[in-house]
Amino acid sequence: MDEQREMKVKNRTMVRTMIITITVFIVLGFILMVTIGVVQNKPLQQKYKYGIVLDAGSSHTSVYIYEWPAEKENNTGMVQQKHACNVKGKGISSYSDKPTLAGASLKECMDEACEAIPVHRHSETPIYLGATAGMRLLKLGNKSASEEVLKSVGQFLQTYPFSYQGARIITGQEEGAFGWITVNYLSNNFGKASTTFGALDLGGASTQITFVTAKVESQDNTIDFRLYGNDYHLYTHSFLCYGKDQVLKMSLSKSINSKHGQTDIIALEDPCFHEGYNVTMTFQSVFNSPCVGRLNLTQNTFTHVGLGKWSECHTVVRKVFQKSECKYSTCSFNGVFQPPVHGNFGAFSAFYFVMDFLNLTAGSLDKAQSKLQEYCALPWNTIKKMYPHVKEKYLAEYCFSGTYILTLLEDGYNFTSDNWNYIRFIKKIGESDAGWTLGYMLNLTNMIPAEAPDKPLLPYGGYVTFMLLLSFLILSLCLLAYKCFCRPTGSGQRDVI
Ligand SMILES: Nc1nc2c(ncn2[C@@H]2O[C@H](COP(=O)(O)OP(=O)(O)OP(=O)(O)O)[C@@H](O)[C@H]2O)c(=O)[nH]1
Ligand SMILES: [Ca+2]
Repeated sequence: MDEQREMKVKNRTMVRTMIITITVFIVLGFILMVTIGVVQNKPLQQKYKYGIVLDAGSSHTSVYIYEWPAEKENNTGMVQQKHACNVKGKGISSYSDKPTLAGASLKECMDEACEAIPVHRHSETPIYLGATAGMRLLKLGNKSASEEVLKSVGQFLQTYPFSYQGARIITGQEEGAFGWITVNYLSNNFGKASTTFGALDLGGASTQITFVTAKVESQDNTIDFRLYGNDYHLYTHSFLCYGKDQVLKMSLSKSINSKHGQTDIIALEDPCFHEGYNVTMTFQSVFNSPCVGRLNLTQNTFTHVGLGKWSECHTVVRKVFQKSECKYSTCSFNGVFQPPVHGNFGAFSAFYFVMDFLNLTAGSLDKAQSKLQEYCALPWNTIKKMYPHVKEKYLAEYCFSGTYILTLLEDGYNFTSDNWNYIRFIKKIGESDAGWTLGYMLNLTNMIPAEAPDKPLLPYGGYVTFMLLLSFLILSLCLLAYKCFCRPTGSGQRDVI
């Protein structure tokens, strides 16, 4: 009898201990769940912020609008392009004779920006204008005209309700470095151990090459960044006059100069234009740039006649690169230091427009050359019939531009058949255009912190899994507790504790 009673007391004590333990676990589990829930779900209102950057290029101006969730502005990859608008007409540097009209040329795109950004955000939205090689050249040729043009666009932008942050000519180094930041920011390469992409930008009046390197022998080509906790040591160079429009002028002027004095220049035969191409041009349109020397001729015009001979074109284009002098261990061209290229590169702007049109974005360097050779040999009439909707100016120049791009990459930057496939021709990454503007804005708004910002306690996937497991555990414990509380006795009655 005593033994039975002792057993019963022992049993009860055991059940009590179990219940207390289970209760403690339930309470602890509940506290943990609430704590993680609170930490993870800090205020999550999706408020967006905006920024505007005007890319005043040599050939045209584009207005880019960026947006990002307000509370995540320091996280990498958060800023996206919301809208882009191409200003009609030429670049702002073409307003050198009538600078006061430069500002008003931006009206249509600026009105679009007002529509695209919610009115209550207008006053806090920063707006920047950066001018590139066209304005650098105008400044070299006519400083006061370049100042007048900048004044005109600056005054015009200030008539809008945004937060005006200035209109200026950015340096070639900035253009290269911010293009590199854009490409790597959008590719989510920052803040990780992963390697970065180099950036290749080909404009109308300049071209930039930027990549991470260990050793830079010339201070002009060095930029250091500390971004999201990593140090980046960059090589960058911008070649003024080596955008595709200025190189065409240089190449034409070289041919004209080599003919000048021998005969009157009536027709200029050009291997880089299609056979049957025949257009009257003014000398002024070739010699109107600081990239080309002066020429004294009595005639005003000449006929530009296409021959469609790729090998000869290649020879002519190669002449714009001076490869003989180099005072460093290695050079690209014109005596400019460049370490050997390595790693992947993103090539954008005209690199993309041209290579995409010519269908040369994939495949080997040899294949690209042979395909281009075939394309250049097609008569102009055939080309026009094949592409009736393509702007005639672009269409006429693809043979020249393609040849220039292959030559620039191979002879200029020293890419070879072996690393050709490391170049990716890109227009956009996600929804955002590749170019310097995004990097420029991220830098000026301090949205690329030197150190990695704090992350949530758990990544989202881990958080959800953890919460599910915890809920499952608590539920199981509850069931167990219920079973213990309501354990049926041998007589079919429930055991009362
Ligand atoms: N084929 C083709 N060419 C284009 C297109 N858009 C621009 N271009 C040409 O490609 C070249 C480079 O264009 P952009 O990258 O806009 O050059 P940019 O910014 O005006 O010039 P920079 O000030 O030197 O950077 C110019 O010669 C343009 O005329 C396009 O959609 N198709
Ligand atoms: Ca550009």
